[in-house]
Amino acid sequence: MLFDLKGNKIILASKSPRRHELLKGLGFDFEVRTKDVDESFSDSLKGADIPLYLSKKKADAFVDELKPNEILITSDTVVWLGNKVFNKPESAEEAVEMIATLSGRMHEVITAVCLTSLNTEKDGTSKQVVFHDLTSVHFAKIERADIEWYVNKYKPFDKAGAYGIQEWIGYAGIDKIEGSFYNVMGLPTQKLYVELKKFLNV
Ligand SMILES: Cc1cn([C@H]2C[C@H](O)[C@@H](COP(=O)(O)OP(=O)(O)OP(=O)(O)O)O2)c(=O)[nH]c1=O
Repeated sequence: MLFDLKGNKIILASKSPRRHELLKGLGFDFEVRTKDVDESFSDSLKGADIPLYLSKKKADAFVDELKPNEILITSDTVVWLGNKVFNKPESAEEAVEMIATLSGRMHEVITAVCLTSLNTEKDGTSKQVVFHDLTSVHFAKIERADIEWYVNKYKPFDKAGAYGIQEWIGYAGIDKIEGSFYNVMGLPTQKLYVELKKFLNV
């Protein structure tokens, strides 16, 4: 049963249509806020520390406009393989190369979520929780012609690792996953449900 938000309002600060869809799927009403946030990070960050850092950085960009009783959700997804992060590709060539590298291998998809609200008792401070979820994704060997066809048709330039598990490549090229499917798409919905409940103390 969907729990009561106790008069709080959820603000999803995300431009990602997948995140909008996933939070809708979880059953909550929410408002979307967007702005461009610099997504750069230090080379010294590895694995989960990257999306954890970036989800907080995204929260920092919105916290000044947050009102009491609003819960801000920000999130970041990275693809992690062999001690290397795969960001969004900048060209079709880069997208093809990324998928070719993922082909026939297992990689990890890590999504971090940051929940922020204003602390009503202590002025000027905010309450914040960050958590992450990790899914192992096993790609089958995918033929180059198939990769090129996918990139050309789906233009996955807005997706970490140059692919969408929810698109053709996920249907045809993913052998198995360990962990949450929705986490790969952009939000660890089950963990988010539990963390939101804890955050609101309900
Ligand atoms: C791996 C993978 C990623 N993605 C998407 C989820 C994210 O939208 C995107 C990773 O980029 P992010 O920087 O996490 O998010 P974003 O820039 O799209 O949105 P925001 O405004 O919240 O910062 O890749 C899929 O849709 N399917 C997948 O299988």
